[in-house]
Amino acid sequence: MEYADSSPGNFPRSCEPTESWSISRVSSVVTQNSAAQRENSLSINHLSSHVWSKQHFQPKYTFGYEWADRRDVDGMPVVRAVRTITNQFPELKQKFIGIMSEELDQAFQANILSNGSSKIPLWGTVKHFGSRINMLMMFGEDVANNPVTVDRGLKYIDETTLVGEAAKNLPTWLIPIAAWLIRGNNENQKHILEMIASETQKCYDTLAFTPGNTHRKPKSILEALVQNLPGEKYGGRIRFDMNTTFISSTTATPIMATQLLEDIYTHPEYLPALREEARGVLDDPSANMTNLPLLESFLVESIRTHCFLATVIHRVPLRSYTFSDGYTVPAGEIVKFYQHKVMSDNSIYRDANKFDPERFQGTGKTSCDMGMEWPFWGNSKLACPGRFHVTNVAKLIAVYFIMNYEAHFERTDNLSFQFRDVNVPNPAAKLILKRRESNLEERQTNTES
Ligand code: HEM
Repeated sequence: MEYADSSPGNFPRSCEPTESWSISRVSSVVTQNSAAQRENSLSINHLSSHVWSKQHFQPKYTFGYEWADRRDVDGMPVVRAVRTITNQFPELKQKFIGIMSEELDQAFQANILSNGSSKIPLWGTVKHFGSRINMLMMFGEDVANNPVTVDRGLKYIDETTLVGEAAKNLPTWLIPIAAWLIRGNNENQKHILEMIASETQKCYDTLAFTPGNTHRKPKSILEALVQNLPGEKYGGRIRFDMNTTFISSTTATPIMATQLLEDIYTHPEYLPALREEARGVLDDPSANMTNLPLLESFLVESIRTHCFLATVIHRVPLRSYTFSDGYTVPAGEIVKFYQHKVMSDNSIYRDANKFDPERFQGTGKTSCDMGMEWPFWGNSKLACPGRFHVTNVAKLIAVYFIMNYEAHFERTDNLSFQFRDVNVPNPAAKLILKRRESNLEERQTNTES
C-alpha cells in the first residue's frame, strides 16, 4: 500500500508512541485515499467514532459519567442545532465584534508601552475572547458575559485535558488521586454542569409557558437543542451534548485564529491588499465573510501548513476491518487518518513546506471544503457542523486586527509548537500593536457611504 503505515518509527510528529494506553494495540494511521474513501461509505457501527471518543476523553474519570452511544441517528439534534446557529452568523457578528473589541482594548491598556503602542500576549488574548465567542454561540449572551463562568469554563477545559491524559497513562488505582491533585474538589466542572442545567431549565420553562416558541428563532445552540428535543428535559442528553461540545470545541477556533494572525503578521507585504479587500466588512451587517478571496487563501494555507490536528477521523473497528488494498485492522485497534501527511505532500501541493498566501487564490478552494485531500473537518458522515462558524470567526478576528492595528511580533521564531499530535500557539509569543488612526477615517467614510 502506498501510504498506509503502522510502524511507529515512521511518524514525524510525536503523537503515536506516546499513546501508551494503546501500546498493546498499535495504532494504525491511514493516509491512502482509496482506503479512506471506502471508510466513508461504511456503517458507523463498524468503524466506531464513539468508542474512540470514549478512549480519548476518558469520560468516566473526566466527567464522572459514562456515555450513551446515540450517534447512529441521522441528523443528530446537536448537529442540527449547531447548523441552525451557524446560519445566524450575520446577526451574531456585531456581538462577536463587541466581545473582541472590549477584550482587545483591555489587553492593549494592560500592556501599554511608553511610546503608546502595546505588547500583548497573542495566544492568551485570542484564547480568552475566542472562547467567549464560542460560549455566546453555545449558551447565549448572559453566560458569555459572566466573567466567573468564562474563567471557570476555561479552567474546566484545562483540567479535563489533564485528567484525560492521566487516565490514559496511569494505572487505574492512581487515576482518582491524580484527578484530585489536578482539580481538587472539582469546583470548575460543578460550576459549568450547574450552568448547563440551569440554562437548560430556563429554555424548557420558556417552551412550556409559550409552546409557540418551538418556532421562534433560537438564540443559542442550547436553545436550538431544546427545541429539537422537547421531551428530553430529564433525560441527561442535553447535558451530555452541551458538555462534550463545550469541551471539544471551545479553544479550537482561537487556535485557528491565532495561527492565521501569525501567518498574516509574518507576511506584512500582504497587509495593504488584505485591508483593501476587507474594507467595510466590520460595519456591514450583511457581510458574510465568504467574499474575501485573499484572506480565504491565507486561511486555507494557514490550516494546511499548521494542520493543527495531525490526525483526524479517529475510529475503532468493532470487528476486524479490511481496507480495499487488503490491510486488515483488528477489532479494538485505533485507526486514524494521517492528514498532516496529505497536507504536506509535494505531489499534491508544489513546494508544500513553503507558506504561499496566494496558493489557493482563484482555485475555488475554501477553508470549509471536505474530501480526501481536505480531511480537516472529518469525513462526510460525521463532518464537523461547526466549520462554517469557525472559519467565519477566524476571518472576522483577522479582519478586526488588520483594520484596527499595525502589528509585528516581538520574535518570529517558535510562534507555534508541537505538543503530541497538536500544533499549538506559543503562549510566550508577543504581538506589538499600534492603533491605526487612519482606520477611524475609513470607517467613517464607509458608514457615510
Ligand atoms: C477549529 C475548530 C474545529 C475543528 C478543527 C473541528 C473538527 C472536527 C472534526 C475533525 C470532527 C469529527 C469528524 C469525524 O470524526 O469524522 C468534528 C465533529 C464535530 N464538531 Fe467540530 N471542529 C471544530 C470546531 C467545532 C465547533 C466550534 C463546534 C460547535 C460549537 C463543533 C461541533 C462539532 C460536533 C457537534 C461534531 C460531531 C459531529 C457528528 O457527530 O456528526 N466543532 N469536528
